Amino acid sequence: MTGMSDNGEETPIKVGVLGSRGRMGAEVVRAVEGAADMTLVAAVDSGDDRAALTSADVVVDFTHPDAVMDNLRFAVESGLHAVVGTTGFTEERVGTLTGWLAEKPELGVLIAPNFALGAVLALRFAQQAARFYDSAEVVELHHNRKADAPSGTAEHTARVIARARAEAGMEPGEDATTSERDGARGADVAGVRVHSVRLPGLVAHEEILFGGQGETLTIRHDSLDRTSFMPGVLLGVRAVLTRPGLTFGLDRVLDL
Ligand SMILES: NC(=O)c1ccc[n+]([C@@H]2O[C@H](COP(=O)([O-])OP(=O)(O)OC[C@H]3O[C@@H](n4cnc5c(N)ncnc54)[C@H](O)[C@@H]3O)[C@@H](O)[C@H]2O)c1
Ligand SMILES: O=C(O)C1=N[C@H](C(=O)O)CCC1
Repeated sequence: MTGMSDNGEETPIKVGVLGSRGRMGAEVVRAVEGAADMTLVAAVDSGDDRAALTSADVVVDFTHPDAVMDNLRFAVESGLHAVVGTTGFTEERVGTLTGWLAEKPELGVLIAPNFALGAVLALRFAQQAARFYDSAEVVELHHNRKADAPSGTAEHTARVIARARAEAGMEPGEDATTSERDGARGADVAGVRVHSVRLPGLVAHEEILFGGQGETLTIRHDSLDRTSFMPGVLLGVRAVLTRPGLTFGLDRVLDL
């Protein structure tokens, strides 16, 4: 863990990266190597030995929804803090992780569906807007190599909107559609329709659309480059050291 060395200098945070040869993992490796207060101690991808990570203070996971829980169990059992960008976190998974962390109360895990500042702000603005509009829908647009749909960000956004509406005593918005082709109205996430677009050329984009009497409001965020996620990831690495337990969402770290 970061602290003072014998000569009074700050020691860097030792970081290990899981998924290091992937699109995000490779970017995280570059970002950690460029951070003055961090040192990269391990870069691990499929088929590599995870034991290399045990010298780290913090592991960063950008792998696959099918791999992340096993990686997290390894991190917790090894006494490593974790910052997780991988998607696929159901309530059940969060419950399982919370159980593991109860055995290691000194450890921190930060899971963030989206590490881009603008995406976190868009989520907060959507949360604020939700109770003022009858209806809301989410459109997420991503590169065509993405494994999951809808995106973790869109799923989280829909749930946050649904919760804000429920707290305001509102029902899910209605429409008159009674006949539709399968999928034409998107996925129903907690009563909010979520639509997924996959195209080469895209990175990560989200539109949150609200409709009310005689008006609409559109909140849009665009990640044009994966470097957009890096300030949030580095912030998460620093923050997780002093945040024991599970933190869900970068908004908690930014104290929005
Ligand atoms: N939270 C965010 O801000 C954010 C941003 C971008 C992507 N993501 C998410 O991050 C994840 C990865 O995205 P990507 O575009 O980098 O995918 P990718 O396919 O380019 O990279 C994933 C890498 O993980 C490796 N991997 C798979 N299983 C592994 C295991 N068990 N151990 C070690 N490495 C393993 C793969 O070999 C691959 O190199 C996805 O879930 C994606 O949705 C989140
Ligand atoms: O490129 C991806 O894959 C992304 N995944 C996250 C999600 O599913 O929300 C964040 C944005 C990029």
